[in-house]
Amino acid sequence: MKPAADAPVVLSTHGLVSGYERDLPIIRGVDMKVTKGEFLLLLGPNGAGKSTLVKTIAGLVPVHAGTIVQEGVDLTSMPPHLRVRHGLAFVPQTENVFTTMTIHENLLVAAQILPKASRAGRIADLYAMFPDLLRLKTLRAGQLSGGQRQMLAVARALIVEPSVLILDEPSAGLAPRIVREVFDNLKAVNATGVTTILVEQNVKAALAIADRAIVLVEGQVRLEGDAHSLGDDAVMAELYLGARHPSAEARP
Ligand SMILES: Nc1ncnc2c1ncn2[C@@H]1O[C@H](COP(=O)(O)OP(=O)(O)OP(=O)(O)O)[C@@H](O)[C@H]1O
Repeated sequence: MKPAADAPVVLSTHGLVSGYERDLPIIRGVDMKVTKGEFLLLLGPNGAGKSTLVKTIAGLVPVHAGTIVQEGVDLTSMPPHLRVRHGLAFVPQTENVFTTMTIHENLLVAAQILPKASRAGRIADLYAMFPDLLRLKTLRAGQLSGGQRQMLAVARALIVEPSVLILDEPSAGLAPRIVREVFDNLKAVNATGVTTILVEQNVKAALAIADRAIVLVEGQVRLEGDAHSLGDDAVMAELYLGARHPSAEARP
């Protein structure tokens, strides 16, 4: 959903410094703002700190300095499960579903965070949004294809009706056709008004569905701009040349 020019900021970081060890910051002073309904892409070379940044926002990596604010509430020292209740959903890159449980059981477990009376209704809403999950509801998650498994991970994250959905490379290891399916699903979720932050390596395909992109290099914002014009930027060419730069992907 392309946000209006005057859309309010829903999530922001201010001078964010974070890392796994106190004397080794990985994220080194990141200021970012995401507006309501926006589809923001987080790009950057391997090891730039994309996963660390989103894990920090989700509360999974210690903050050394700076703040994280969502809709006027300071999340910086809030435990991860309270961030989820506040409306911040995070889909990690791996271990995002219970493989030995069925689709339905996975959704039931995720729904435990809701009041008992609203669980069945919310799961029904999600089945309406993802009819394939309803069709396959008795299959174990470990039996699903990569794309179906990502769909389940997204559905689990959506159980709390988050205002912000963050995904760490949901396309990892998927064939291009399946990546398009996953991206179509994410675009549809974003179209319902869920602000979306996507970490991606599939630069060209991801720029096509996003509103704006931030390029992270060595834990700092190197570049940001409109997703549709960023693909032509010289810095992008320098960062991705010969690897996954959009123009390189387009070559036969
Ligand atoms: N659990 C961890 N403990 C210590 N250091 C880590 C941990 N996870 C990542 N790092 C380090 O943090 C830095 C940034 O890694 P991160 O995974 O955030 O980058 P990325 O941009 O997501 O990379 P990629 O695109 O390759 O997934 C790297 O130097 C990495 O070695």
